[in-house]
Amino acid sequence: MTDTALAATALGKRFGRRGGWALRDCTFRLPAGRVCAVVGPNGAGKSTLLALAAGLLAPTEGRVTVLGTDPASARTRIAYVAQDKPLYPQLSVAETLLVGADLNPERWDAEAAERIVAAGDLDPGKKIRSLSGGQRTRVALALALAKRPELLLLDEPLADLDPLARHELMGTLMARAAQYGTTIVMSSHVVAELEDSCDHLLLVGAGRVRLAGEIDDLLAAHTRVSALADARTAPADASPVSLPSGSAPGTPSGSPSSPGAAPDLAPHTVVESRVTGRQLTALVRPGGPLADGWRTSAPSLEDLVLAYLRNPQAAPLVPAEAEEAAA
Ligand SMILES: Nc1ncnc2c1ncn2[C@@H]1O[C@H](COP(=O)(O)OP(=O)(O)OP(=O)(O)O)[C@@H](O)[C@H]1O
Repeated sequence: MTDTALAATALGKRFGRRGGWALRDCTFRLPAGRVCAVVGPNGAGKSTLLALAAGLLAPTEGRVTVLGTDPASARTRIAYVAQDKPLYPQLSVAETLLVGADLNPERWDAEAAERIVAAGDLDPGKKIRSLSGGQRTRVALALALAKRPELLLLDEPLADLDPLARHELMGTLMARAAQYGTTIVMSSHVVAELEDSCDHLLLVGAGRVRLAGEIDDLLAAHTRVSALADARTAPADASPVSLPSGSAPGTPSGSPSSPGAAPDLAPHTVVESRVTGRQLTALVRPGGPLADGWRTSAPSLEDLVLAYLRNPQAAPLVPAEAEEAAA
């Protein structure tokens, strides 16, 4: 038993010798028993990362280990639900579950599989090819959960489910994770839904890990600040601006503030800043006490993720740094 469910060291994947890097220089560690959200824009490398962890792709460089070993050796202990939910179209729902039971004789939880399928009112005799996208997702999740995996890798598992099914299946996932100590790694674009269910975050952008760590630590490492902007910094419309110190987002701010200007943000790291009317707001990683004059508030997970997505040049915050910054 290892306390690390998934670890990557300088992990990189390039498709074809002349292709670009889908993932590059990714180093992070995910403790066992956590529910981890993988977020990032389209094409960021999320599916590639999950497929590498599932052992369906081989790294071009670096290393990925799951449950203390290489992905191929851990295959029976992992379940992976790919974005396109590959199932045999000619089989019925019931036959699909029987195949799952045959392939996983030691661990199969038939009762759980049947319960998940029944909760969607699926006719067990219906062929997979005649199911809707959301119904297929339900069958794929039933197969994955009934395998009682130690690590569950889910690539946008909830994307095609209706709101009630999303809620119900997310509840089932969380209940199983709590009951069996399952580690879940789940990519999603619906950040608001992750706040209550996930405790760890990996934000990937352009093939690199930009944020990694416990969500509480990452939130604690950031602060929203606001103050009245002076005329020098306040354009008429709401738009991203340079801060009073003139720092670029993602870099520690530098020059001193002028008399009457909003307080200086040096030496903090500015992730994003905006001026709306005369109000200047920013999301920063404080590098020490904030000057008097800033009103501060805690960001939500959605605030944090959106700020990094809007500012691809913002400085990354990765494992060791995340813990230090929150201390
Ligand atoms: N089989 C492949 N062959 C060539 N390039 C690929 C292949 N799979 C992915 N890529 C490229 O790798 C990059 C990362 O793709 P990936 O599917 O991992 O992104 P993603 O973050 O999952 O995106 P999305 O949110 O759209 O699902 C993209 O530039 C994509 O074009």
